[in-house]
Amino acid sequence: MDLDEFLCWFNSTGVITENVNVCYSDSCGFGLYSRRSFIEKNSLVLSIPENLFIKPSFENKDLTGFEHLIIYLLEEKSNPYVSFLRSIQPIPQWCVFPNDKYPRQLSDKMKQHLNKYNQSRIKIQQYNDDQFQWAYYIINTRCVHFPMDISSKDQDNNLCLIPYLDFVNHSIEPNTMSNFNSFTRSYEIRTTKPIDINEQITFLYNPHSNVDLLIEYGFVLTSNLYNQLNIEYELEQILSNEQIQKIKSFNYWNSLELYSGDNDLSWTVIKTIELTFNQDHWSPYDDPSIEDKCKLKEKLKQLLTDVKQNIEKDFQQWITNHFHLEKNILYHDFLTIIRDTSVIVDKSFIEI
Ligand SMILES: C[S@@+](CC[C@H](N)C(=O)[O-])C[C@H]1O[C@@H](n2cnc3c(N)ncnc32)[C@H](O)[C@@H]1O
Repeated sequence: MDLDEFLCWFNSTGVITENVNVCYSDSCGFGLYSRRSFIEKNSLVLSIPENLFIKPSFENKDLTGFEHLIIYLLEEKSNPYVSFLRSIQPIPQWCVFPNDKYPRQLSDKMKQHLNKYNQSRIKIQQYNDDQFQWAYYIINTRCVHFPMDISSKDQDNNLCLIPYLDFVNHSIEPNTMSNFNSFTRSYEIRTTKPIDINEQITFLYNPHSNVDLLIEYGFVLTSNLYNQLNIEYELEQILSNEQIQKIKSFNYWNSLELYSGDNDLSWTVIKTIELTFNQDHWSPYDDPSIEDKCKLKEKLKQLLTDVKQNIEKDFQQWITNHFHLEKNILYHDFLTIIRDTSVIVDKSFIEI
């Protein structure tokens, strides 16, 4: 089924789509674009009623909602939306080239992502690899968070597919927001700024970094304020196992990232580095002493040098025929974070 047939069916459902057009671009695939000469801020652009949502059935207690949706997509033969989705190729390119020598900043997260993928694959074996992969990524790239009427709070159980709403592309400077309206029982898109004719309608999927966007959706943004640089590996090199356990016991280990922009260093990073030289008087909550701040500054500078060297090495080793643009953007992202953090480190602990 092609786009026109899908739109013909969708328009027959009674949903008002007169504010928008579906158009295709090479950079983003399909997307929604304004059809009105001017749409004011706070206007309702689109409203999709709950009866059109595709929700997990939860028939099989061993499967998550996400996995129920995989099976639904592969079994459903008559739904026009599913027929249209069959024409979409949702698989992020990196899955097609698993042997590329990805830098650690990517490969660690790719492994986590693939672990989750494989957990579902093991549970759903009645389809071939291509079928499963297609359905998995249709859901991964198009589902919407939606609280289901069940006790589980797990994200994978609280989601659904919403036809047509899933044409909206991601932006970190979006012009709309989407929400479920519990009075009208529909998912609504409302403008957060005025929109001109032919302007693309976008919303923020989540505050994803470029690494996450590449892994989950297969694209990166040229500028992304949500970028992060994980420094777990470099910290592992300067901490003993015992110290790592200590940091983990305070739940600090999972938030060891640097960010770009004029942010302060995160407390978890400061405290983790402090532990490398201050084992006797270290406490998770107290400010380091003046003397320790001095050491901290030196340690941070050394850490940044190590992180930079590792990034440079990893990116040199990433010989790829397929991701030149992504490689350049990600490399630039990481160097920007290191440079911004260096400025912060220089400015920090100014009283020293
Ligand atoms: C929910 S769908 C949006 C509709 C989709 N573009 C389509 O062709 O049907 C999400 C997918 O759109 C693409 N996408 C979304 N935002 C994008 C962006 N800002 N730049 C490039 N691709 C984007 C990615 O392929 C992503 O996996």
